[in-house]
Amino acid sequence: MTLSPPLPSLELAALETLAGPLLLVDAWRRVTAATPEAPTRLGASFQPGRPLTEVLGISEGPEGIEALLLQGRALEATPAGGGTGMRVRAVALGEGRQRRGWVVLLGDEPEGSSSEGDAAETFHGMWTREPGMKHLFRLVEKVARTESSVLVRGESGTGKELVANALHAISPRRKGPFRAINCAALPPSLLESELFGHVRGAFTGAVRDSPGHFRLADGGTLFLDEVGEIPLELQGKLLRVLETRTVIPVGGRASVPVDVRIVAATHRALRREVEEGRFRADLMYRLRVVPLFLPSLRERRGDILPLARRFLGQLERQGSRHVERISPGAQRLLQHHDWPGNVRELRNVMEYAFVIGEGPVLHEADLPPEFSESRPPSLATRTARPAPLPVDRPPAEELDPATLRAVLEQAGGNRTQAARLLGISRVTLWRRLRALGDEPVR
Ligand SMILES: Nc1ncnc2c1ncn2[C@@H]1O[C@H](COP(=O)(O)OP(=O)(O)OP(=O)(O)O)[C@@H](O)[C@H]1O
Repeated sequence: MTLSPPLPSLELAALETLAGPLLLVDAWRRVTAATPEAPTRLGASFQPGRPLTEVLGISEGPEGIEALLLQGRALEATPAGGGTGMRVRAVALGEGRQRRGWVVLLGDEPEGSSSEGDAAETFHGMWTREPGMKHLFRLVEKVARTESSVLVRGESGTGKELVANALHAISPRRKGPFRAINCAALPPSLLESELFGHVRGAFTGAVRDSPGHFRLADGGTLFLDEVGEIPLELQGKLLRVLETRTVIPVGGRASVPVDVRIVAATHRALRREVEEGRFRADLMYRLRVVPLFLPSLRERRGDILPLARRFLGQLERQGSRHVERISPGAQRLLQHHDWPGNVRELRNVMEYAFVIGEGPVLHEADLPPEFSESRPPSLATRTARPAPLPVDRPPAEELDPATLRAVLEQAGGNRTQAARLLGISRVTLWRRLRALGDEPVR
């Protein structure tokens, strides 16, 4: 390191103790000094006076250096020196004409990013680094162009509604309405009139005609969330509507034509519901022409910390606090939590920690109480522990063939990836496929 620091090296070292590795940058956006750890983090030493864009490997322009220095946005940098990716943030020294430069803080390496080297992708509000999720995005793009009914399966908070939104937003129907209805949230009688509408006087309180979601979604997309919760008696009516493309409002006689594309979602294995007599097989086939499977957050742990930082970034834009780092202890707790509420739970946890904590570091103690009850497993048990199965997931023998095939298709035929998405071993997947006759016996 051959920088000639404007600050004595003792002071730079003290700064690093307080804030982590950092760079001093002059008003011409050149790096003039660095703390002792910074060159190691950046993967190389460099001469003073190098442009910041070059040292951090960020672009010129509004999404790169201008976002970092002028808008105060945190960025993910991939340093030219070959260091691992890291989050960087800048603090200005002086304002306007008085600007003397910036202090650039080199944040933590987003965990899970360096080993796989996968670039992040944001797709209609969904962020990921995981290949399986990116493959799902490509499927969504393909399917969106068609009229096929799509059934999205995933636990609560995995992004099923975002997928439904994306399917609509990319489709030829995007200029039409998008309506969503949660079929689990309403009692059967109300659900029927919410879906198909009613005529005035159909029941007590029906003081005027109501069109219902099918008609309101005419020309667009109707998202039937938690479709597995529709009671049997209503399932027959829904099937009739899907097949005839007409609705008869409750209390009405005339059928009204509707032009709607259906996207349905469930956290249940519908095939099991069919086997147990709770769901009509004909309706299941009608709804799941294209099944899509959303993995839980614990099945894509590489996304946890980067997503946590993204949520912090969003909170910072609204709030007054700046969080530079998540402490190693808090990172461990986040990384090993089971996340039954998936991405929604992660976002809420980060909001809690952002509000409860103070200062530039997010500590273990800032996390909600349930985190202080859980202990992260030791490294030995952590590596030995299999990923837990989602709560509603059936054992491997019960996974229905269509789900297996859909997940395999989603993983682009990659069995290791498919097994990971299903939370089963590759060998179990292979055995299951062989039992179904999908796998040649070797
Ligand atoms: N990959 C992701 N990146 C960023 N945010 C996400 C991602 N997945 C989900 N979210 C966020 O998590 C929350 C829950 O998403 P969404 O409502 O789509 O989940 P869901 O599976 O439909 O949940 P539920 O079944 O409980 O209705 C939303 O705030 C959404 O923005």
